[in-house]
Amino acid sequence: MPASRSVVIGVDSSTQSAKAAAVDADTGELLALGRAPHTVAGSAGARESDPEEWWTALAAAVRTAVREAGVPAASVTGIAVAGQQHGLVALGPDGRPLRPALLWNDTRSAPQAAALATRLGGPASWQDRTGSVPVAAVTAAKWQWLREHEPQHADATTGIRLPHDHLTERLSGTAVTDPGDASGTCWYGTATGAYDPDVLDLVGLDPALLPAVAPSGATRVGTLTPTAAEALGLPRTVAVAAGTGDNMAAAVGLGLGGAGLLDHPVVSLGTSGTVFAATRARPAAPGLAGFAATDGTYLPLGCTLNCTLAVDRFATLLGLDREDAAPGGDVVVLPYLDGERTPDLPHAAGLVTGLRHGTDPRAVLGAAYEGAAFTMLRALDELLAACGLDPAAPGVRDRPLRLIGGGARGRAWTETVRRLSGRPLVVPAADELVALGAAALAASAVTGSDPVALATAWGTGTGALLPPVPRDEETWNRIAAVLAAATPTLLR
Ligand SMILES: Nc1ncnc2c1ncn2[C@@H]1O[C@H](COP(=O)(O)OP(=O)(O)O)[C@@H](O)[C@H]1O
Ligand SMILES: O=C(CO)[C@@H](O)[C@H](O)COP(=O)(O)O
Repeated sequence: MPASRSVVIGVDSSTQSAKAAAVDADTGELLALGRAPHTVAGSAGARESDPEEWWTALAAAVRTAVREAGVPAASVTGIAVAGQQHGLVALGPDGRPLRPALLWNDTRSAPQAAALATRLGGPASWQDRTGSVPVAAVTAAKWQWLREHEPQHADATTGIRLPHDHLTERLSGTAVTDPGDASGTCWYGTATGAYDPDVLDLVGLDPALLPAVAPSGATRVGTLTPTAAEALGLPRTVAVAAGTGDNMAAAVGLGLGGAGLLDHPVVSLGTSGTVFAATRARPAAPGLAGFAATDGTYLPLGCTLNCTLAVDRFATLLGLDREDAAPGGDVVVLPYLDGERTPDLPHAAGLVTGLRHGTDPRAVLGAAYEGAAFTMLRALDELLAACGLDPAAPGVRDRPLRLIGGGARGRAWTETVRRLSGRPLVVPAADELVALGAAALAASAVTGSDPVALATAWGTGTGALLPPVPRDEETWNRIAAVLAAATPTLLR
């Protein structure tokens, strides 16, 4: 190995774990991946994590990646964190979290979101200001929940961070966020590129509690603090980038945005199911999030609460392996075990219909995949329409759907998405697009080059093309009918 090799670390601190990719900054070669889990606690809509566990997992994952890459620590030049979006980290006067973080999938903040959405001129005005109408996921709703339910913590709060901001601050000592992750708060204006003073006023938030918003693009915010350098086993000279939200980083890893692949759809199958595309225009898409991307383009996104974990839960309940699925046939499953965000049904529970004595359990599992995939793909059609694209037009329908996230490794997931979308699929050969996108942000912070161009040159988003199969209209229509019938009574 050349002595001058420059290695960058991209961290994906997502809902269930931290993953750290050690990447050759020149070639994009993935040298090693470290992983360490952290826990999520809560029931009945509550979802919380201790940020200290995120930090411990991050440090363990980075140490593993560097060790397994077999490179000297001195060859590491940069690091960036991409984090699960929206979570509220409330800091006290000592700079430490006052309580566990309220996570994106904590639905207790649904009433606060609904109340916020009626203020400041209503949903259309929110969309115009922030890109999104408040739902339980957004940070503003979580802050309102804290103010109402734990005023002692809200009153004692001296700083508010998103998960990736918190970790970036622990690495560099700098309180900073980026436009992409900030756009998930609902107190950041995606059109103005600044915090919205009217929203901050509405939620009683002093802007001094918030981190500075770094400019779009890969920004170097500093170098590792002595404490962070020791925890990670890296030199203090390592550049720390501003980082971003996990979905924005995945877009970078796929080479979306800027000059590359605009309006190309992505489906991510992880703890959350997300659908998104990098777009040049700022689309108005009711029911979807109008996020900013890392580079000045936009990242409209639909997010479901029930994806891989919900389907895996059905497999466990049925005593099956996750790959033992058969087409659902007459069985329809709406797998809304955690409530649902898209559509906005935070109090929903799971629903199974069409059972007979002779129903094959594998069909019930297959129907769970179908229900989860339908929910995402319907959001994708809405998203494309909001971008002025007809989802069924040949030029749009033929654009390959990029399938990423842990579920993309599973055949049952791949085949279900293929059958219900009728689209060609690209499943990138690389597994960890979020960590790889973060690595591109880290490399850019070191060299000043454009991260999307860098990831494109690295080829991290490339993979085999699976040709389309005819769309399964019958299953699609059956699920749509059950969802429409159940929504007014069973799911609200
Ligand atoms: N081979 C596989 N086939 C299908 N699903 C898988 C496979 N490997 C992992 N998964 C699913 O992927 C999920 C993790 O995906 P990931 O994108 O890493 O999630 P997150 O980033 O939200 O933590 C797990 O919950 C698991 O259900
Ligand atoms: O809330 C959203 C997007 O708006 C989620 O996508 C979170 O960002 C969590 O991501 P994963 O842990 O599923 O990767």
